[in-house]
Amino acid sequence: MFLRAGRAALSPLVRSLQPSPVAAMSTGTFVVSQPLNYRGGARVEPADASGTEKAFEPATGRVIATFTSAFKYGVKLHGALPNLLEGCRIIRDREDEIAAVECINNGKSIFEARLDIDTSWQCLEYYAGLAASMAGEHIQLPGGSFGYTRREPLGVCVGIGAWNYPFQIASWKSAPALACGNAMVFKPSPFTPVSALLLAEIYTEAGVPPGLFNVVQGGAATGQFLCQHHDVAKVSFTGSVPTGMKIMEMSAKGIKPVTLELGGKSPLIIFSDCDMNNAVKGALMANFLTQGQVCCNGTRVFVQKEILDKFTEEVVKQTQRIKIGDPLLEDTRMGPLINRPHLERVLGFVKVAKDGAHCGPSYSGGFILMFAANCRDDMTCVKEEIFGPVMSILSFDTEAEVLERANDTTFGLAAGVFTRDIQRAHRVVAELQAGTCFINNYNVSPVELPFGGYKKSGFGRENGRVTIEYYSQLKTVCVEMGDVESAF
Ligand SMILES: NC(=O)c1ccc[n+]([C@@H]2O[C@H](COP(=O)([O-])OP(=O)(O)OC[C@H]3O[C@@H](n4cnc5c(N)ncnc54)[C@H](O)[C@@H]3O)[C@@H](O)[C@H]2O)c1
Ligand SMILES: CCCCC=O
Repeated sequence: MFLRAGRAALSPLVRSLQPSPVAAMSTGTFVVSQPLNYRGGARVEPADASGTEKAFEPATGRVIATFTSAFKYGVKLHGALPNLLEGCRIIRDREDEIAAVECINNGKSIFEARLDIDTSWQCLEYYAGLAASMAGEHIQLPGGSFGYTRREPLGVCVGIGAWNYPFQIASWKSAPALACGNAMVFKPSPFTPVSALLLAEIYTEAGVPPGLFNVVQGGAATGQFLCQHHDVAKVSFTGSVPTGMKIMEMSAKGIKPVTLELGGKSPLIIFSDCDMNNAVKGALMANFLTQGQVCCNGTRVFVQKEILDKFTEEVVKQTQRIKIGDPLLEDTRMGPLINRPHLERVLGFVKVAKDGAHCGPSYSGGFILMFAANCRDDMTCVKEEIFGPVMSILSFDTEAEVLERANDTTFGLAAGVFTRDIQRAHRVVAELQAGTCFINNYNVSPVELPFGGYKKSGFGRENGRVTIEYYSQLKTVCVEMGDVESAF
């Protein structure tokens, strides 16, 4: 059912799931002993602590930090715009160190972690540039009167992050928030509490006034507290659809604007006239970054029937070459999933789809798996977000048919198309119900381009010029140059 050609055709992939004999764990010593909450420009052990939690290293299951959940935060609004460019410089200088922390706490390969740190400093650099060009409009009115608009900060913005891109999410939220003159309280996922503290310290070192960027640790209870707090003006959330619904409900009670960056089940459409080599590379990029734990992944890979066998064969071949193992080793390209419960959840999806024969854990107590399949639209693994390295391959005949099937989902985060026919490429993306569409590539994220979802994948955007609108409010000023014409 998963692979049209049957089990035999998958055997190269299955072989790729065996443990690599050269992979040796090199992560046995990293421990964080400093406090993981950050207020007023310093790490603090909060007096309002509600209990302790542990953070783990996914590759070994070792505890790397014990931290306290907190509720209070120490925000100070400040008139001056922070020096994001200096922050950008420090992140670049400390890239290797930050990437190593990200790799150890999240499990993504060191190679990929460095790319995340790049997209993080690029974000600070971009909004540092935009901050100076933020402007309103001048509108001429009859009789010499006029109006103008000003962009003003919202106040205290809360950022709540997921665990798959810990440093990048903290940067993508805080850089535009601070550039617009806001303060931010950031709550990382309790699975990955460590790297946001590095960002906080970097902001302080860069001269960002104490209290402008704070980190509060905790899980759902802390998140709820922040969303409901009367001092909070806006919530920017990255996470799952069910949590996003709760965030929206809580924020609605305080009429607080929200940005929701939620999950997806994105389609990637491969037409028979594609450049096969690029399409296969694109499919791997769309599915296996960060062990497949990526919101915008193109997990429903629709392949036109004429090239289905060739495409599947190539995907299997290239998947087989992916080096899995210790994420700190330079040549590793896939590390462990975030934790065992998540691995079991992912395996559960595979099991429901078939008996699990074509997949399996491969490394360090079973934290890794990969899977390629040929599927049907009605399978659970094709309908629901798995958030793991599971690529579902489906075949199609016509453009109209694939568009209907691609859009037949409540999600709308991303989509992709591979074709050499430029007219078709633009025609297809115009029809795709997704906030971010890729033509002849996948999962590239230049900071200049807005990123965000349609439908249940959320609303609001991160990155790009438009994000300024989500972290500021517009004041209209109406100026009378004549006398008041009273109605009374
Ligand atoms: N669209 C995007 O940009 C994007 C990026 C990364 C991840 N995601 C999505 O995130 C999900 C995986 O991340 P996750 O498992 O951390 O998601 P999650 O929804 O479980 O948790 C996200 C964050 O919300 C907090 N939280 C949980 N319950 C809460 C509540 N009731 N009130 C306030 N905060 C609460 C968590 O502690 C965490 O910090 C996937 O669905 C993925 O697609 C989306
Ligand atoms: C392109 C990076 C977005 C992260 C989603 O999980």
